[in-house]
Amino acid sequence: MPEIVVEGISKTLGGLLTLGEINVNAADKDFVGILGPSGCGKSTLFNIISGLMRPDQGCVFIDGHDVTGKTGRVSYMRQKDLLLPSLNILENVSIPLVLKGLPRKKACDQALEHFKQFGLAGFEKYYPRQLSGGMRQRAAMLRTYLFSSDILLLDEPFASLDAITKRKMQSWLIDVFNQINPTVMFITHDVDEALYLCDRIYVLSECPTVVKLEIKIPFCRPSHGRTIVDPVYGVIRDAVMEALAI
Ligand SMILES: Nc1ncnc2c1ncn2[C@@H]1O[C@H](COP(=O)(O)OP(=O)(O)OP(=O)(O)O)[C@@H](O)[C@H]1O
Repeated sequence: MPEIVVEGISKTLGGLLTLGEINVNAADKDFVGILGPSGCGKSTLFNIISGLMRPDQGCVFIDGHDVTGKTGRVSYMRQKDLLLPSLNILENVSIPLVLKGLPRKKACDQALEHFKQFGLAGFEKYYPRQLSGGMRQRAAMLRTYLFSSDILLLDEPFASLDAITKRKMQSWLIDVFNQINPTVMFITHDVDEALYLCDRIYVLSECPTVVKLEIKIPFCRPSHGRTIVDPVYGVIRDAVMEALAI
């Protein structure tokens, strides 16, 4: 059974049927991309999977347990990094561990163990405003990882970055995730980003939203060999673009 199963989810928001009937899943250590037009309900879907919002119909199962409307099982990184400006980076990323009940010193010590892996070594005492966009995203990613390390929902984590930083971050993400092996669901508007990072992609329709296309990416991670000159890449890219009606 897949680790995350989203079964028959529907949701009406502001009187509009936003999510029609959504069925998606992710296997253990899967990296699943979610693409869809703006406003189709991608963030709403993540709010439901994370338990922050209840669906009108349908269920969310994780490891076979019904977790519909229950928070705490998965980590969720929203579009903005949401780092607290008055705390330094070490204090910021330690927050999930403090919330889990660890004494502050122990939480910081535990968080520190991951600073090198997340490219933050030496920046422990910096405040968010003193970091580049890429570093802030890495800090936000580490904080997400420390909340729950095995299932991560990432909502457009690189959307605000310039093209060069974004490419570096994608490459970094592949390297780190090949070490920590989480199950990931990843929202993006960037077709090439999805093809570069993901094992499988769902393309969602306009509202009322359903899954329009599910496509398996036939390249193995690490995917440094996936290039736009690969003919298979081109075929898949065209299919995704067509489903998005771009
Ligand atoms: N709490 C709410 N009450 C009413 N309408 C809402 C609420 N939250 C979201 N919406 C609406 O529901 C729709 C889906 O929003 P959502 O943010 O999930 O879409 P999205 O696909 O993530 O969009 P984007 O790609 O632009 O980030 C939008 O039309 C939005 O305005």
